Amino acid sequence: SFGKITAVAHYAPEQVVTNEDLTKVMDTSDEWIKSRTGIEQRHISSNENTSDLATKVGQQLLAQSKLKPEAIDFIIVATISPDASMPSTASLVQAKLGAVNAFAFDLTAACSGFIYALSVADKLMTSGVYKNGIVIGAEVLSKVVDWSDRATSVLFGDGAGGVLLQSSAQGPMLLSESLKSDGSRSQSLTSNLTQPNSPFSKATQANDLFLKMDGRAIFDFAVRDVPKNILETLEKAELNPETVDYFLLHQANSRILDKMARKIKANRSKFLQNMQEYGNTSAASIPILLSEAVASGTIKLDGTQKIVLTGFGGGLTWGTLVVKI
Ligand SMILES: O=C(O)C1CCN(c2ccc(-c3cc(CO)ccc3Cl)cn2)CC1
Repeated sequence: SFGKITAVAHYAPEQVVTNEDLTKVMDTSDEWIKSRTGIEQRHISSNENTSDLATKVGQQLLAQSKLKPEAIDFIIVATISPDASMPSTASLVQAKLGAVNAFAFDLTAACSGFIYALSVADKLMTSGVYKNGIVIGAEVLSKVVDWSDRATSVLFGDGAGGVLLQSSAQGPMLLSESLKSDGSRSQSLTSNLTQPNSPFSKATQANDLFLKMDGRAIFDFAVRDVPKNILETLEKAELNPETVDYFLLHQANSRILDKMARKIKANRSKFLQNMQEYGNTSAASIPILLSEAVASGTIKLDGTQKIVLTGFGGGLTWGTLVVKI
């Protein structure tokens, strides 16, 4: 049996912060942010934590599928901004949903987190052991952003999106995949750095819980390594950019999408985009984009379309899934 995406959902905190709003708390401008990133606003939590956003997604998935919470076998939450490192955000979601028979765990792969999690979940489903699973990307990045750093704080937002996987005879869902990481360049995007600080350790550096980014390094990595990853994964599925219906890439920067489309010689209109509304929501960006595409009827969940899901970011991590959806 195979895993099939039977429902998608997304949720973002009600509070919207526009570029204009940011100019009131830091030295930036709507023009700079919009021209350099494509971002016009972002959702910022006032009192909801990551597990609250993820739970709202889980509730919608259960309502759409009419599944009882007891029928859920596993919950994976991809996040770099968990409520805590323990308990996992996934286990908090499990409790809030009443999914008493599920096993739950978080997965950390920054902006590729949802891609890695969907690939892992697909293997749990094709094992034949599990019948119903929930995969969510959820972030409250406003907790880890350094709001005194205008270079990074204007880029990120809060939100969650996810999918319900159910076992099905129709399949496979993943026509091909290629997941990558390179820890040797991991220092270009970090957050939540903690160091040995016991009475018996020679404390070298202090903890630094803020998100830190070498924008130039990440931008160059994305433009150089990601198109190659997309093309090699399409090759594995014996597909080419013309036979792909839509490309859903991590929503970090609209100029990156322009460059990607040119590099793989695909029509830019196939590259769905919503960072203007959400900013960069790391692991949540792809599932939010997918959920909005289904809500608008662009993507139909009837098995007739082929889409490419590609994440890239901290870790460094990147990866592509070619999905029959
Ligand atoms: O134009 C400028 O001066 C600046 C140049 C730097 N910029 C960047 C750089 C990197 C990212 C980014 C971040 C992540 C993390 O999720 C993943 C993937 C990417 Cl490509 C986003 N923006 C903003 C505009």
